[in-house]
Amino acid sequence: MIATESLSKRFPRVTALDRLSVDIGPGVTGLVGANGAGKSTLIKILLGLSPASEGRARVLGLDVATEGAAIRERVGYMPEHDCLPPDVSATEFVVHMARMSGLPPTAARERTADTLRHVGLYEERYRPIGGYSTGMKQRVKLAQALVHDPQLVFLDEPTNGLDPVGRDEMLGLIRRIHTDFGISVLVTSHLLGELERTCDHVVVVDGGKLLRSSSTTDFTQTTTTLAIEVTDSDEHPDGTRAVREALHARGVDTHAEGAGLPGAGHILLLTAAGEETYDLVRDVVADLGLGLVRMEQRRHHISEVFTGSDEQRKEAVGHGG
Ligand SMILES: Nc1ncnc2c1ncn2[C@@H]1O[C@H](COP(=O)(O)OP(=O)(O)OP(=O)(O)O)[C@@H](O)[C@H]1O
Repeated sequence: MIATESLSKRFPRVTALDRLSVDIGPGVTGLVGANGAGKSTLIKILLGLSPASEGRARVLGLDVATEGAAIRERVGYMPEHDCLPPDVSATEFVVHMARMSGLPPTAARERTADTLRHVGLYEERYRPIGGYSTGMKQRVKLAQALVHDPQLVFLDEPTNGLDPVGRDEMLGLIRRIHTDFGISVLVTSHLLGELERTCDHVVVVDGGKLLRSSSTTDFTQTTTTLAIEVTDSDEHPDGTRAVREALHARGVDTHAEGAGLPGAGHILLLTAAGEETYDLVRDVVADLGLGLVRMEQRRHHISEVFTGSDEQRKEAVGHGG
């Protein structure tokens, strides 16, 4: 769907994209990074709206440097900032956008009605946009990106300014754009957690550079943290504590955060150095005469890429590519 090769964009004072090479396939892809990471800049280059300083990019096989108009016919775009005229209704605006992308009048009206219904705007679609809530405006922006039935849409921070309920509804809509219509999606966010449920694939950028590109499952499962739960016994009424002390005696520290997990103090978390850690835990538990209820790798959340400790961050981000 999208392929960039050593793509750079330099402004006089800042390098917004720095030799970014990434391949993005069909489905729902999250483009995540802190504010200023280069997400909007990348989208504008991919739409052929802004030239790259260096490197190349193709969207749906088309060259962004020379085939921008053809790309924009096939790709929908929901910009980050408010760009809606306050005095016209959602219907008038979306019909206008449909006509601009070449649909005849009747088709434009029909597609507008269908698309506004799909994004959840009903009677209010006849009222001027100026009186809409942020959530309704985001829906109009989404509708105008979809009205010409594109193969791919770029959604720039679609959940910006929404409350948690509005955000969940928007994320549900985004998922359905792909499942109901087969349209692929590239969606940006600075909130990593919200992309976990929505995206098949996640691309992380930081300072214009690619940090990582991988499937969401790889992202959330890359971990070396083990969660362990054991039984108690007459000899060791607090089995968890006995295992913790035995592991400490052998130089293996458990993480304090285990105490806060569901299971109230019965779960030990530790960093696995490799196969030998599994063997050590099994032996320690057996030596104490306790039962091992579970020993499993703990899932990582994408948000740990940015909010975790340096160690977690290295572990979750891996080595890029
Ligand atoms: N037209 C421009 N002129 C100069 N600098 C720019 C221009 N557009 C973007 N930048 C700079 O390039 C960097 C990347 O900006 P960009 O808007 O792509 O980031 P972003 O990841 O989309 O963040 P945000 O979500 O805050 O928009 C920022 O440092 C920004 O200030």
